[in-house]
Amino acid sequence: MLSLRGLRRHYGDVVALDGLSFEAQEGRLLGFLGPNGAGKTTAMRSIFGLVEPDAGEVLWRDAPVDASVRRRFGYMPEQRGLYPKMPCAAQLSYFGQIHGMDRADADGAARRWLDELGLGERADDPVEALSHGNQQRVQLAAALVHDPELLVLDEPFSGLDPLGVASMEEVLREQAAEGRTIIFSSHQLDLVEALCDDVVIIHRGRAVRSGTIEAIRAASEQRRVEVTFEGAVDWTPPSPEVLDLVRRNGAVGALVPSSLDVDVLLASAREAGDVRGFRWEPPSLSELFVEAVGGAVSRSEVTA
Ligand SMILES: Nc1ncnc2c1ncn2[C@@H]1O[C@H](COP(=O)(O)OP(=O)(O)OP(=O)(O)O)[C@@H](O)[C@H]1O
Repeated sequence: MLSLRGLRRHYGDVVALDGLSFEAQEGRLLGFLGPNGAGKTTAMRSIFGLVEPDAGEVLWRDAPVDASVRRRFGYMPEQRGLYPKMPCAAQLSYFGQIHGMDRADADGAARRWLDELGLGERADDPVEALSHGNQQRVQLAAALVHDPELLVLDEPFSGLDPLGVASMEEVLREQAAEGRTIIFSSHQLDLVEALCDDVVIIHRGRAVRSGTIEAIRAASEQRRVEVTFEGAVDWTPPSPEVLDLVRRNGAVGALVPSSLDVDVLLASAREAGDVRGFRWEPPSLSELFVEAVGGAVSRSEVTA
């Protein structure tokens, strides 16, 4: 288990981390979410000693993380750190060796990962000759080549085409199934919802939600209600707060407080028209994200 405890870090007047704490478990995929500037990269760099926190600590299996422990970690940074002119295989072997592998093992692992990621034929090409998406695969291989116990990836899906996304998802699932601890940041919330076991949402340098996606959804103070009527009906949920109200083709959807009485809601819809469908469920991860970071959800009606 990786634990971040009370991490603080400022840059001049900017507070990047403001007492950030969370844990990542072995064999599980953790989605690390937050708006731009929330502190995700700063937190990830802290795990690797690339940022020195002002306060707080990072523990791996309950012990402080030092250089020798970090050699068992893999990192895919946001600013991709490959050498453009170096051939892919030689580069991966080099990364393996600086993490303590001997030359033969590192060469073998480099070739294996290139094959695995569909780049076997590009092994001797310089990285700069590859497309953006393929360079990203090499960067992933660089994080994996030494068989790390913990894998931290800063926006690994950004810029990938759908095939690249599928291949990245497959690798991350396999790595988690093999017992590794995986943390990755992303702004693609639907993808995170489909892939991750756990999420942490950070805002202004502190965790504002953390846990399994199901638990965070269930704990939300909002619910999404969707009512389908026979024909268009001018119904609005009877609630002091109605967010994100959308009327489309006889369906009315909105976010309302979780405290609303569902029977009262349904009775109100039945009074308004002929109800053909009724759904009441916790918000999606995207909606939770907006709830958690206090973004502006449209309060206006949209009618189509
Ligand atoms: N080296 C630095 N010097 C000054 N300010 C910095 C530095 N690194 C980060 N910051 C500031 O710290 C805050 C957190 O930045 P960070 O890059 O960690 O956020 P992030 O969540 O990764 O954002 P994004 O989603 O945009 O990548 C921001 O306000 C950023 O401007």
